[in-house]
Amino acid sequence: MRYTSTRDQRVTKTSQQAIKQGISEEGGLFVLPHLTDYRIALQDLLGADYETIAQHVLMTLLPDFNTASLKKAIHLAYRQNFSDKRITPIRKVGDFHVLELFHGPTSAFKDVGLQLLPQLMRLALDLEDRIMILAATSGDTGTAALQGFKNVPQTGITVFYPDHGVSPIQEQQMLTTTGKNTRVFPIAGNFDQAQSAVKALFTDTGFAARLQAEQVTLSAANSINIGRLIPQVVYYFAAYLQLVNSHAIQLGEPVNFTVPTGNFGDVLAGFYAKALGLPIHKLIAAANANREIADFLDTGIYDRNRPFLKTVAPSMDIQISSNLERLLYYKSGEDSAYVAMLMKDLAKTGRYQVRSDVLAAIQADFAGGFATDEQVAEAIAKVWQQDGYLMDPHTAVGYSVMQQYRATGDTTPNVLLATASPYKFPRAVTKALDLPVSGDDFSLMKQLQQVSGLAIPANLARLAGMTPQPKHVIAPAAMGTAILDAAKEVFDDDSRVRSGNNR
Ligand SMILES: N[C@@H](CCOP(=O)(O)O)C(=O)O
Repeated sequence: MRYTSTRDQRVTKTSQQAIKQGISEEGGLFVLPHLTDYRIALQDLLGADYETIAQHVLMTLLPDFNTASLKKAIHLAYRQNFSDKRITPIRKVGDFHVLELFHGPTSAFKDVGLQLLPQLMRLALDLEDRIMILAATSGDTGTAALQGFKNVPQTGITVFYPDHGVSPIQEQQMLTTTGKNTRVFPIAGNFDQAQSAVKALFTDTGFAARLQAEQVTLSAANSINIGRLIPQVVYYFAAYLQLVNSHAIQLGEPVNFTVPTGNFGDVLAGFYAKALGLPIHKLIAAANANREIADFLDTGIYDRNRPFLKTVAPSMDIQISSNLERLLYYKSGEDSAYVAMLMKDLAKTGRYQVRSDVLAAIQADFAGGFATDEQVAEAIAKVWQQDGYLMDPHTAVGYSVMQQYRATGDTTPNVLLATASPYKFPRAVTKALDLPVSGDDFSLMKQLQQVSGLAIPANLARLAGMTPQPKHVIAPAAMGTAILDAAKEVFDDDSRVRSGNNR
């Protein structure tokens, strides 16, 4: 049971090697072939807590990890860093269910993966390893990655985000993260430029040699790293089991999951859950006005030759959805040569079109749609007025698309993934509720609290009094140099990193 690359089936890696390396040598993503050969027995997990469910999923998908070490890693990740003991609680809202993924230390779903990835990374590292973890972020991954990897021995973490492309709260989160091994750079560009530059550096042998001179190698904190993605598979099982345990559904009854989508990682984790036997009828991928994914799911044509739009859901302002590549691998019958050809087309022309059999196989599992900023605002206001539930703009994209999909007549029970706390985007939420929009984001947070009665998460409330580190905006072309400098600084005195105490 070995991982291979989406672009070269000759590649074989253990899951530990795949996690440590982040991305395959030739630029492909690591995938586990024959996914449907592995099954999770749901009836064995009825009444199980989150950590137990996580153990079953991780032991299945990461088989070369020692079972006791995995159990400990899961415990360290989830024992005390989430404000709800269910980690990802499910709530009934109106006639659907919301899976709340924002109870971690940075109030976004990325925490679920990024509290566990550092633990897995530590297990995968050899004593002499020094790893610089890279993250490109449109807001949420960066903060969660900084929080997860700060002061983790043998690692540094460097984050790149689009200047003026994240919410002020997200920026404040990143620029106030402490940790001797953390570095944050705004770039004069968008998320796709940051992610493309990061991916290019992974396959740049000259750059690797320069890092090697510092005895440092690279890995990734984005969902391109399979070790970030697999922890997210767990919450699909946890959600389903909560529904069964509360008698909202019968064991075996199918459900739909609607997932706000940017880099396609979160919804792909749902596909993994389905492959492992979770009764999912449809995965509904919800895009904002950057609707490449929605159009692709409709037509089989992926085309990023269109303007990049800044929306009220900035974490999903993404035109190149990296994890789609993994889906293409599975849905093409694990044809890595075919995937490599499509990715070449994408790099060269910004476009590709899949075969009709591949599109049909994708459409059997996925539906798609998109929501404009106006639809997002309407959704926030409607669900607040109707159901008393306050959604962040990304979750509201999901709600809007879920409703469009339900209008087609599918009556399968629906779970909407709530990806972030509304307090990370107080301005957009305030405007949507038609409340006065004056003052900074922290005063808007307080106003929202007074109106909604919803507690502000402690990690966000305390940001108000914190002084951010100065911003040094760099060009995307300067990212390599920034990483090299960061590696030199972070690892110049190994004792600083090795003696770090993350927990
Ligand atoms: N939406 C992300 C961007 C990257 O996605 P990831 O799941 O691959 O980390 C963000 O908010 O940073």
